[in-house]
Amino acid sequence: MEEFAILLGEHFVKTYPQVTGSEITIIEKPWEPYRINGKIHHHGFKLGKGSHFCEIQVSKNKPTVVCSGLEGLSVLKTTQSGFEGFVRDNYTLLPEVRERILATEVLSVWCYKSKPSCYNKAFETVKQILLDVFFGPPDAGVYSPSVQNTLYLMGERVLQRLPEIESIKLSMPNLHFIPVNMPKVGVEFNHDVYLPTDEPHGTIEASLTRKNWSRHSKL
Ligand SMILES: O=c1[nH]c(=O)c2[nH]c(=O)[nH]c2[nH]1
Repeated sequence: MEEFAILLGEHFVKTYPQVTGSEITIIEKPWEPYRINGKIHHHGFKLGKGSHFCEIQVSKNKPTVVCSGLEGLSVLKTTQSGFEGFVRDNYTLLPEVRERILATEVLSVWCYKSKPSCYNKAFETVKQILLDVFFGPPDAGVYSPSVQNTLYLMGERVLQRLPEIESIKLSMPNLHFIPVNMPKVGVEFNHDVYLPTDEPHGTIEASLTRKNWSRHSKL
């Protein structure tokens, strides 16, 4: 997909003297073959979640910039999440918690400083890293003291593992599951009933770039 976007971008810049640069965005629709009892359906597909996209900038006199991304990846952990250690002042009402549900929809964009051996493989690796860091090991998981902390660690691990990536941005809304606690009508919260809400929520974001970065060097 990235290779095609670069080709398309170069086409406009090379073909038309009046064009100095072009920007191409492609978003993949993750259609997956449908399975019935483990058998792949002959012609049936369903739309999956977590789309791969790319944003390419081709210019007559500047190096090509290639960024890839992932959007719409919904994830949730039922435990091993809290929110603590944040700044408190006279206006802070929120109590710290060490036990809650953590749910979000990951949006991430990363930019390359050199060409990976395969853009699709790099995408799959980044996706896997983001999920692995978010969830932790299957049995024990990993404790998250905040979305901020987890999101930073997710981005950091991508930069550690993929030297061809120069920078990564992550945006993760904090989609609350509010404990239902109504003692006056005899319903006491016992880590059992939650109210899922989409609003209001904070959107937690981070942008991580390698030291001595070179504004997406030549590809
Ligand atoms: O992980 C969190 N980060 C926040 O910034 C925040 N704000 C909030 O109300 N709950 C949380 N949780």
